[in-house]
Amino acid sequence: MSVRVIAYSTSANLGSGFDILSLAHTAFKDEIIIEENKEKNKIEIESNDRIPLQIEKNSAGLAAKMLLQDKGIDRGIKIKIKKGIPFGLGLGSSGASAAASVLGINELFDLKLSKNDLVKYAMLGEQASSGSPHPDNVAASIFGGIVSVSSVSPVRVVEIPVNLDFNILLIVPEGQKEGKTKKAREMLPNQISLSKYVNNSRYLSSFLLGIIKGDKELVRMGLNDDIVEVAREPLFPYYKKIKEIALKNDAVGSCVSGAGPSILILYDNDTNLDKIKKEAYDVCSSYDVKCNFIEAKLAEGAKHERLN
Ligand SMILES: Nc1ncnc2c1ncn2[C@@H]1O[C@H](COP(=O)(O)OP(=O)(O)O)[C@@H](O)[C@H]1O
Ligand SMILES: N[C@@H](CCOP(=O)(O)O)C(=O)O
Repeated sequence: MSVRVIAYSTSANLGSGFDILSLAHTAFKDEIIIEENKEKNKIEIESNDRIPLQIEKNSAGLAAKMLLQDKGIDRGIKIKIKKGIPFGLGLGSSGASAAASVLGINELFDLKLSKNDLVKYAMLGEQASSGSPHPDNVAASIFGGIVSVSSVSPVRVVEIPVNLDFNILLIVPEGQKEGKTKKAREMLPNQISLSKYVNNSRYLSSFLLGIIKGDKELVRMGLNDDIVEVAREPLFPYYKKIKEIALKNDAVGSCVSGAGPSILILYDNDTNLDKIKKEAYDVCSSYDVKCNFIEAKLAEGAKHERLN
């Protein structure tokens, strides 16, 4: 018996929604097959890519281990990971694998877990890749669309109703860095001023209200962030210039995708997309960075099928 799961790439944070907001997009996807293993208590991992295959260092493996242990399941499994989401680029690659892993186990052993339960275990898998069990990427991979993680204890993910038409452009630099998100999280300040907190809270509420009310101006303003993106700027020195180019060419808005280095641009029929691509390519080149452009749409949540 085995189960195949497809889980999409994600862009987390969405401006000032650090560890809270995330959206799933059709840019890339991971495919994971979970099959029962004859050997009890054994988790085996196979992959087509150069990700760690040790359980504790693989987001899918660690999430699986935590779920099986918690449910008292001693049956062995094999996790076959066909990576489609390039990792270390701010596209939720580790999160998608963790999400697909727990969904596959849920279906294989008929555990009847809720989507919030799946997020609870998948986020534990993120400890393997970033050192922190952040819930945002896995929440969007599991639920799809745009999500807000309103609570982690217990886990409560809210799907945000989207009443604004937009498409997605991802500017993805070449050159993956091992443990990128872990390093990016270590760059964050331990304390912030009250004024910075208030400003970022204004951005977060503007983004949510803009998406729900279909107000482009609110979304554009809501995709700002004066704390996390600023602290991490050395990881993506080209970002500010590219954001200016996007807004100058009537993009809906732009922000860093997750912990970067990819950049997310939301655009619509008013946007001069070709001009953004050309000028952004030149900016990346001026920083000796080769950038690729991926056009995508909002994606659905992870989907499974029983194979036999
Ligand atoms: N199943 C997995 N898929 C992708 N990366 C993984 C996985 N398991 C562990 N990793 C490790 O996690 C890191 C990538 O995760 P991260 O730094 O969060 O970047 P992103 O999630 O943006 O791809 C890499 O060092 C990679 O080796
Ligand atoms: N909230 C996290 C999101 C990391 O996203 P990734 O796609 O870069 O792994 C963070 O900003 O640390």
